[in-house]
Amino acid sequence: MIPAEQALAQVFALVTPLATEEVELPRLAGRVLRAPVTAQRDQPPFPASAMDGYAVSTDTNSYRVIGEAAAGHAFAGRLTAGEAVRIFTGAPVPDGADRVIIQEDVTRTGDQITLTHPLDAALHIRAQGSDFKAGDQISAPRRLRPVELALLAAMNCPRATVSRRPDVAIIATGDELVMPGETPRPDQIIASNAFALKAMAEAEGARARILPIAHDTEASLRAVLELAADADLIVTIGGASVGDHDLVGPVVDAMGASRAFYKVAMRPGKPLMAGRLGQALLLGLPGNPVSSIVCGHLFMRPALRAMQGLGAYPMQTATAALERDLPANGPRTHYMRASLGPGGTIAPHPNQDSALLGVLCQADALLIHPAGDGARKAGEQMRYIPL
Ligand SMILES: Nc1nc2c(c(=O)[nH]1)N[C@H]1C(S)=C(S)[C@@H](COP(=O)(O)OP(=O)(O)OC[C@H]3O[C@@H](n4cnc5c(N)ncnc54)[C@H](O)[C@@H]3O)O[C@H]1N2
Ligand code: MOO
Repeated sequence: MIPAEQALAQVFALVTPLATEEVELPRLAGRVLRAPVTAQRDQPPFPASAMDGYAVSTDTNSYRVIGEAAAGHAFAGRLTAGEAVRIFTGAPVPDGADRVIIQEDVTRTGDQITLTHPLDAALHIRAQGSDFKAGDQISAPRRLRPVELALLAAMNCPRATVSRRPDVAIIATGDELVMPGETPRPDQIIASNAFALKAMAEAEGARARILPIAHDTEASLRAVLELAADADLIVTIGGASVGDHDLVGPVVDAMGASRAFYKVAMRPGKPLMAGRLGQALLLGLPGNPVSSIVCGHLFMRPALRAMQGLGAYPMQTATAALERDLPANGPRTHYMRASLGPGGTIAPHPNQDSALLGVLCQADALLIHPAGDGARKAGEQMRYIPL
């Protein structure tokens, strides 16, 4: 058994960032930017009015209105003292104007306006380039959130260089499994883990497919693994332990896999294995539902991020105060299904059986109890991974 941190470092060592591609703006959501993007213009490209009102040149009490400036329709002339231009939010502030008076602060009669309130401290003018200037950059790498798409658009950048999306092939193994909607025999269960892992991979920006369930024969497993030959990441589920029907290790070995490790000092997830199979990274996850999903969080998600060029980082942790005492831990780091409470507390669920999807469903955190750590008292700060 190797420590979980070492296992993750070995997974990262197996990852090479994927190639990049140019993608059009409407399809960039969630993609990982790999090359900086440079603004093509200032924003705003001119001093812009922040309010509806009147642009004026000097501070006096009344002005003559000589024209109008609306968004998309600049006023062509220049203001002199005692003149005002009717202006609307987003319009270019005319030359010669140095403030905008909001319309609520004046009365208008014909082409005359008169101040009815003291002038605001604010000038209500957005300086040219106050959001960004031509040449400013969006740095890479970074995940493109909705707001970055708006920024790219505002910078007049209609496409960007992003990582290719990782192709993930997910293989459930075991004669006991049937797909949801099928009719199981009394000694069978429904394959569930692959659906969580597919959703997790997709949330990390991957394209994921669930392959046919591999039966507990070497031939069946090999045939399904061959269907995954073009994937960037192959995730197998189950068949990882030491039982007579746990075939993943022997079959991938026979197919020429280079296995980096097998067995990690973590709970759940001890029988995790990782290596390379052909061009793909291979993650062999344990079959217990909670074990496979926890391994998905701890290993698959960081590996997918690293593949997309985001660097080699474990999942982020936070700290919270234990709600009740925790007994000493054994030799494996325990990732405990836990619930966060109001006021920054955390409570591990009383039943940590790695078969219980229902418990994981109730949890919003994995409380990390390090390998060999002693008993902890209520109130002590512990690290956790938010789910
Ligand atoms: N003698 C030992 N037995 C076991 C050990 C050990 O060290 N010595 N380790 C245990 C641990 S820890 C785990 S975790 C499990 C993992 O074993 P496998 O990866 O071989 O998983 P399976 O035996 O195939 O399945 C375990 C469990 O999960 C169910 N399963 C499998 N795949 C799915 C799926 N896609 N969807 C839903 N449920 C699934 C399967 O039916 C079993 O109930 O081994 C322990 N044993
Ligand atoms: O370590 Mo296994 O993954 O608990 O059930």
